[in-house]
Amino acid sequence: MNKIEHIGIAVKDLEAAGKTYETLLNTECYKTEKVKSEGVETAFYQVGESKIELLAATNEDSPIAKFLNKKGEGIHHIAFAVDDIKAEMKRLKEEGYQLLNEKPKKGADNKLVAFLHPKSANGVLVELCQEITEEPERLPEGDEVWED
Ligand SMILES: CC[C@H](C(=O)O)C(=O)SCCNC(=O)CCNC(=O)[C@H](O)C(C)(C)COP(=O)(O)OP(=O)(O)OC[C@H]1O[C@@H](n2cnc3c(N)ncnc32)[C@H](O)[C@@H]1OP(=O)(O)O
Ligand SMILES: [Co+2]
Repeated sequence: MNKIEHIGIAVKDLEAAGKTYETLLNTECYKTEKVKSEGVETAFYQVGESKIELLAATNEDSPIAKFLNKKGEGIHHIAFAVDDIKAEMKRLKEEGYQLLNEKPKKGADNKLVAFLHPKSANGVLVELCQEITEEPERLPEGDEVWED
């Protein structure tokens, strides 16, 4: 794990929360992005080597919608930057951590991502992120999986 890549915060209203965080962090949102497969719209704020990722639900089936209904707004997950997400997934699976997806999937902000169940990390939803560096002919969208 190289660094905390981002902290994900579940919010009801992305625009309103965006104003709160732009003032709080004294920095502008550098990217908003919808991730259809997750039913989320995200807004990113650079804070030193890490980021804040605000997440609003775009449909009722979204994990964010379920989280908001159950727990309200707040910290949703911690994402760690890794060099080789497949190797990390294999290592963690062998160590007994519960992976929520068998293979990496396309996330926001040009990343391949995977998630660990909160039960595997003392109640914290953990996301692994690997920067997508080369542009293959076609990036898998949504639930499609990433094949080397
Ligand atoms: C990928 C785009 C973007 C990016 O950075 O690139 C994102 O980060 S998208 C983020 C949204 N997507 C996800 O969160 C995908 C992974 N999440 C899931 O698969 C589910 O949300 C899951 C499995 C964590 C929970 O879903 P479930 O249907 O099981 O919901 P429950 O409410 O029944 O939860 C079961 C159990 O887990 C606790 N829980 C749920 N969410 C969280 C959380 N974010 N942090 C900590 N704990 C969480 C919940 O309270 C239940 O615990 P219990 O003790 O049984 O009450
Ligand atoms: Co995230």
